Amino acid sequence: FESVPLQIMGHEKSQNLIGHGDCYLQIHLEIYDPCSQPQQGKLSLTDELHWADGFIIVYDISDRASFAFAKALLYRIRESRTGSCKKMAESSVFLVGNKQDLCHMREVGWDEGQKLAIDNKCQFCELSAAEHYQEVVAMFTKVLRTITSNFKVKEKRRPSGSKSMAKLINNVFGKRRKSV
Ligand SMILES: Nc1nc2c(ncn2[C@@H]2O[C@H](COP(=O)(O)OP(=O)(O)OP(=O)(O)O)[C@@H](O)[C@H]2O)c(=O)[nH]1
Repeated sequence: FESVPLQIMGHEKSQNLIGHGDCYLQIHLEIYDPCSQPQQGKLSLTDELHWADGFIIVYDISDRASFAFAKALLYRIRESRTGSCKKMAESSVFLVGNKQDLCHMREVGWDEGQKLAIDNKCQFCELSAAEHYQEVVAMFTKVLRTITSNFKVKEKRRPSGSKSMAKLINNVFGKRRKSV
């Protein structure tokens, strides 16, 4: 297994396998939920913006105030992306409209959620955590796949990275060892 450390919002640590066929990736997942931390300013996200590889912003489709808060969080993330925080430009952001089972009490339209996601260059879905936990699993799987593929793209883009440096050292010292 290849091991990749991952950090996402939340406050739980676990190890997961992601992949298909014979190809699986072992992931160290840290989920950190800043909204459940009473001591923090809910909108600051100052530390998280520097270390998180991904953000899942969840609102309640039957509660417009939660959508407004999600919007404020997305703006906060977006302004960090355009600012000096280089890490943010590489992180993945997902907007999730929860409580789809309460669509008879809907206050936020699906198209509003999708538009907000498009405007902020993030992915979007609606689901019901209460009635269809599989949708939550599918969403997390998608988040992890996006983040791990971001890592792979970064690796490919880095010609003088650790892998190519190891190859270089091997080429130089490997040949010498043969001739000794
Ligand atoms: N109908 C419905 N209720 C849900 C769903 N998901 C969560 N809830 C309910 O919404 C309430 C809040 O859920 P939490 O998991 O505490 O959500 P939270 O975002 O952590 O809330 P905070 O504690 O305010 O941060 C609970 O009563 C849940 O049972 C859903 O998909 N449908």
